[in-house]
Amino acid sequence: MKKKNKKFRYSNAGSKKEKLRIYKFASEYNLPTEQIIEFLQKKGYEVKNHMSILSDEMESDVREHFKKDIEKAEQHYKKISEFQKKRSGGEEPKREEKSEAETKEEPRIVELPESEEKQDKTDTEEVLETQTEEVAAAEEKAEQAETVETAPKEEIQTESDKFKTPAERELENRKKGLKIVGKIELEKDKKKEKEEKAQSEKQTEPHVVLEDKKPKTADETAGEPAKKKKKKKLKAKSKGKEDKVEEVVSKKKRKLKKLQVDKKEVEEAIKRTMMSLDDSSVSERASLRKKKKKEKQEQLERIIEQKELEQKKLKVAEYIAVGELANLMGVSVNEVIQKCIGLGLMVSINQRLDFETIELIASDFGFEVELEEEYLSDLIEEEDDPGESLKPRPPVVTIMGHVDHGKTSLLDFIRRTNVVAGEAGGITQHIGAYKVALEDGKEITFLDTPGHEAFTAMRARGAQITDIVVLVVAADDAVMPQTVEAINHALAANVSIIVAINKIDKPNANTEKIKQQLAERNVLVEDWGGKYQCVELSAKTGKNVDLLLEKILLEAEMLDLKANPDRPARGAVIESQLDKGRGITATILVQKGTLRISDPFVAGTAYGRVRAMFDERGNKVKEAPPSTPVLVLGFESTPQAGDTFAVVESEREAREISIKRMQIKREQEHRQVRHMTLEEIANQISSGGIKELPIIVKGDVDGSVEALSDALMKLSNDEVSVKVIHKGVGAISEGDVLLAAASGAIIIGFHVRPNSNARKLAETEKVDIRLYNIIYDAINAVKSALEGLLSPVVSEELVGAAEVRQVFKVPKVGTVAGCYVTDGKITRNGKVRLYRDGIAIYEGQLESLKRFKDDVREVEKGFECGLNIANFNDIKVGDVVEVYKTVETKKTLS
Ligand SMILES: Nc1nc2c(ncn2[C@@H]2O[C@H](COP(=O)(O)OP(=O)(O)OP(=O)(O)O)[C@@H](O)[C@H]2O)c(=O)[nH]1
Repeated sequence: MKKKNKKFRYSNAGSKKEKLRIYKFASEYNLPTEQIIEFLQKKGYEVKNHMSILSDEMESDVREHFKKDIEKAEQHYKKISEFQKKRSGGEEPKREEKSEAETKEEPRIVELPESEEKQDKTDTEEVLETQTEEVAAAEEKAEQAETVETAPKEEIQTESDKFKTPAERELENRKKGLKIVGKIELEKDKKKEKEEKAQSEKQTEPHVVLEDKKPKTADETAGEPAKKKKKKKLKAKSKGKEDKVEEVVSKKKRKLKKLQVDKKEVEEAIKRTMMSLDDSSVSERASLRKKKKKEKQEQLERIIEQKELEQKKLKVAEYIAVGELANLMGVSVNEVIQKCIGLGLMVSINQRLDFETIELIASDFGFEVELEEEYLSDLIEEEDDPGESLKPRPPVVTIMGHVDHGKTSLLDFIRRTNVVAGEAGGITQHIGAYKVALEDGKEITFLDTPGHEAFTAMRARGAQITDIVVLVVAADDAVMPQTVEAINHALAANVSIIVAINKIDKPNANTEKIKQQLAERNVLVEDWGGKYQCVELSAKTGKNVDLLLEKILLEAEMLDLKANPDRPARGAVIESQLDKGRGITATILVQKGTLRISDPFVAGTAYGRVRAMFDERGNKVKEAPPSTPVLVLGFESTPQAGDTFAVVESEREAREISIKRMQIKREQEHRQVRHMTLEEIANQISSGGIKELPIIVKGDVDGSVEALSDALMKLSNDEVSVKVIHKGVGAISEGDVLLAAASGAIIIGFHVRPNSNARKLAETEKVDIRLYNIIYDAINAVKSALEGLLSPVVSEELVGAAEVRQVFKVPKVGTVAGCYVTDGKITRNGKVRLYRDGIAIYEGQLESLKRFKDDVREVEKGFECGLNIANFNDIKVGDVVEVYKTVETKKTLS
């Protein structure tokens, strides 16, 4: 019951004064209860303790006695409520204050520019009105009209003595500046102070200026001695909006214009016209300035337009990757991928797109695409070989298919079983392509492109140099995503497809199911009445592998594959690597002509002279005719997989072409970097968008660079995305460092190191270069870097709490609270939050923490302490002080 009563009393404490208790009143105004009790007792009131009820009479006495303290407390309350407003309402209260301030100062600050604008308008209106009226009324010549035209302005000024008001003067002040207002004053003073006027302008001017400054505020104009009733009325209006003032002004003008007809007025008008010459020159200058401004603006607009146009034009190389395209357009990769899906293309970020697709997607984003023939035809002229020079060449075959469907097994089997006797010299080396010779002397070249997703880019390029794709599908499995991808690539590249249904030796093999699934993908095999040859084989047992080879040859015959072997060689880079002993080497598939020792060549941006050539078994080769893959030595720099390879006249020419191509490439890279600036990243982070970790990957072998890049990009999650902005084979160069510096990227070197210049540059540019010998380490390092980028989870941890039992006011220190630690411990350096009735009213730091009279670092639960909060004195008995700390926990990716 007692509890209930208490509740009742508390809840009504605010509304019923007779229920007000001393302690409540004391705490409200931060007054010591003892003093109140003492005072009341002295006054003769019957007061027992702090729980005693404070009657109205008592309250007024107390209020009277503690008047000063109460005022202080009230001021405190004000401050607190302001503070709370700020905290709860964010910036709003500030804005309100500002806007209040603005409205207060409106006439002075805000309306000035507006009035200037309006002045322009009124000026033109005036001119128009006066022109028409002048013509109608006086039928004077144009010149005369002009003179009178300007007269009204002056009219307003002169007549403002009689009719016009401080409001108008105010308007005029704003219109014409001090001088002109001065003229008004002169006119005004004419009647009263003719002598003064006659004396000198010098004397009047200061006077004018002084008066002139005053009328700027409406309040002050109001404070001027009252003149006529009209003026008063207008004064009142002047306090209102300027529009109203202008209305009045224009009405007045009309009246005035009628008065102009008077001859006397005309004379005056002439005078005024003379006086206003200044004014007109001012307006001339103003109009000149306006013109210039306009011109400048127009120029700017033109430049912006041009830039926009330029920006809307994309120069791309064919087979630009999805990520690169998104980069160039400055849109998110997801958007591009979505567009691709819309076109029926399932693509990954790394996947290269053909030009048609690029064009389609870019146009969707409003970009025009120009094919920048990747350092090509303009540099090396492509000759059409005459028909009679063409001779049959072996087909180039790529085996594609889903992971584990048996690509490697099939290739291995073919290689093992089709080695022409005598040729089996050295150990088979991986050079990314090899040629097999069949018993009847016919040859087939196989591209050994890895089937993993990471090598999609290579595969897309591979399809370019491939004549036939052997699509491997495991009979015990099904048509899988990579099978579909392979089909799409082959179809897009217009390459023949031969289906190899593998693993038929397996008991659960179901070739019919595979055929049906292929048919669903528009690959209808021969048995099903389609055009695609199909072989059911086993790479394990070798069953029907020979049949596959036969079908490949048959397909090749149908394709009538021919090339001219008697011309300078052209081909493609299949793979490139940095060999410790031999330097830079690359596997080249010769497509036309014959490649010979000491041929000077260009491959992408790289160039060189053929020093030596080897086949896949490490045998030295002197000549490489069409469709032959060879390992070439003699590169000056590393080419990239997929680069075109061409023999040129001389090494000098090769070098020149290479330099030109490098320039183009640099430009391309520069364009790539455009959207990768640190600001861009910072913006994205601040806008809560995706955080990006741009990375440059350099490695010793093309394959590992691709694999590492892919693995790194896979680390991307919703919050952070890894973007491989550049990757390549070879040492980390200055160019790489510059690119990294420009894009805020880190460089990951796999089995490679930066050259000394790059190292120095990295130091000055503060570029992070990380070198690894194990892919796993590199991935782990990036993973942890990502975790660093992940915004940490900030949480609060309660350190302790204390109850305020007593409050002391200490001069120079402020309010010191005598507390009892109820929970944990109160620490001197912790952050503090003050709760009143469970509501946090202040957050800050402790200024001091004492046990008795000693400063202490912490006070444990169950002990008393004295504390005061920095910059906060409104502590009251019953408040709870909580000490807390913020804990940042790193987010991990998984
Ligand atoms: N029974 C049976 N197993 C096979 C056959 N062909 C391949 N395999 C097995 O299937 C597994 C995968 O074969 P791989 O040749 O490595 O497949 P892949 O497509 O090259 O795989 P990735 O290189 O990972 O893309 C291996 O264990 C092979 O032994 C086959 O014809 N019959």
